[in-house]
Amino acid sequence: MGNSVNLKDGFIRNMERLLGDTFGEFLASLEFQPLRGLRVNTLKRGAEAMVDGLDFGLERTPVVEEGRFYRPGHRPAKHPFYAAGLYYIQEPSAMLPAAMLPVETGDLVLDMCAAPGGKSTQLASKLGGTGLLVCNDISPSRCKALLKNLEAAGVDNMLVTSEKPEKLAKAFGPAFDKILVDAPCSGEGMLRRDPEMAKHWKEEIPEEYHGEQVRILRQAARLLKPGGRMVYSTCTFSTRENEATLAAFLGEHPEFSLVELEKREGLVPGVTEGFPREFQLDRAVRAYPHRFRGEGHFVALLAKDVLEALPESRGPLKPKGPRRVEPKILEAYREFERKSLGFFLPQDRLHVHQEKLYLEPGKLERLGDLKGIRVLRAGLLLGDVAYGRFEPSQSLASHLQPGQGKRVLDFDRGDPDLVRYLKGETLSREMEKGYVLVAVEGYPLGWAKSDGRILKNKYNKGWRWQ
Ligand SMILES: C[S@@+](CC[C@H](N)C(=O)[O-])C[C@H]1O[C@@H](n2cnc3c(N)ncnc32)[C@H](O)[C@@H]1O
Repeated sequence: MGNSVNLKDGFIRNMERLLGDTFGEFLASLEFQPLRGLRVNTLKRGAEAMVDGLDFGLERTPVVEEGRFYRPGHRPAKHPFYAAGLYYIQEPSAMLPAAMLPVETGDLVLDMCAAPGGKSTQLASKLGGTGLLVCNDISPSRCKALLKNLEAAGVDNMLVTSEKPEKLAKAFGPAFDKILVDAPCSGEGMLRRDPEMAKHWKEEIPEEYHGEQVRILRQAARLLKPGGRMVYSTCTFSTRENEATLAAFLGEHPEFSLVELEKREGLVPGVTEGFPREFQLDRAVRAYPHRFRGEGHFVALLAKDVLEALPESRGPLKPKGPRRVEPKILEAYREFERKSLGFFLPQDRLHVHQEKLYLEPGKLERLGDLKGIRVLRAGLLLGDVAYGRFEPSQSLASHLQPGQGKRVLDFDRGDPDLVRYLKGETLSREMEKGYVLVAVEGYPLGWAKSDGRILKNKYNKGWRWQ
């Protein structure tokens, strides 16, 4: 189906220079519909089989194991499995950066420009509940969507911040094993998804982003451990925002070098012409819509030498002792655990902040002092604890695996009452009094509160279906 995009002359000239003989194929590819994708959330036990059973015309994506194409005409965001966090909707080339960062179990990982969280949720899947994932974005408003997506995916080992990279570097020092810098960019790779973009394209925009990208990378370099790995990615084609940004960074940081990325499934090497050969920019990959089955991305993997000058000192890390939770609050929470959950959380990781009870993520102490950092979430929000009562949170429900709730109202995907629940309506059911976990085919969605006959809807107001 046609998808006409009116391109500006400057953009056409740049792309002709970049693509040479294949420019015609690139132009022709813009006439096709954008490719649609979703990524299975492997944090949810058994999600892959559930998702593969859906009738969205699913097909595996190249490079990323848990990625799937879905056919046009389907609306995966309107399926209850999406509400249960079984998958995230993500265009296939956007799955490349996190897939190419070699995250290992137990790593401390920073996603520097994280909102709205597509790549953060993918990194969380790779960590599988181990280590610590710090998700940062400079924009507090975009962080709302980031937090929602992390919560819906059931992530617990996270710290969500909204800070300038300089501040993170000053506070944390070289603490991270892996960093993703999915930089702000001119977004030329999103032309098919957002043809309006073509209208707003301007020659000078890549130059503005270039400066910001180099500034972000400089701070990311200070945050990476010697021997660590960092991905730099954009969703744009401009060499100014990709290879030139890396060249400027590498010129200032001899302790960094590019790691070869496999040119699979139509990915092509980064551009070397016009840049110093020793930077080996062809080790990076470019995804073009006429070569790779996705929209457009650039990805480079950087390694930081082990033998670099001593990192700047920020004093010894002080181990934090367990923080005491008031006995009344702890008792209210333990009572809830006994009645509604099938497990108990360790007391030394529970803490209260502003009348909310949290499960603190492991390894948080490795970051040192969070004073002065704008923290939006540290760990898993378990619930509200005002007036000595405990009221479970949406994020706790989303974090639970099938079988972890004690009092469960489990719907089949086609049950009309399931849609009523997701719309926030009250349901009639004779059930034991107290909190009930509402689920779809075993996968938790949210809470309801039973008075014996009526279930008051506790599904997050901001997540309800219209
Ligand atoms: C390409 S988007 C990130 C998309 C995200 N990684 C994902 O996969 O959903 C770039 C993000 O960078 C953020 N940003 C811009 N300048 C920044 C800076 N100096 N430090 C941190 N984040 C920044 C923007 O608010 C924006 O959300």
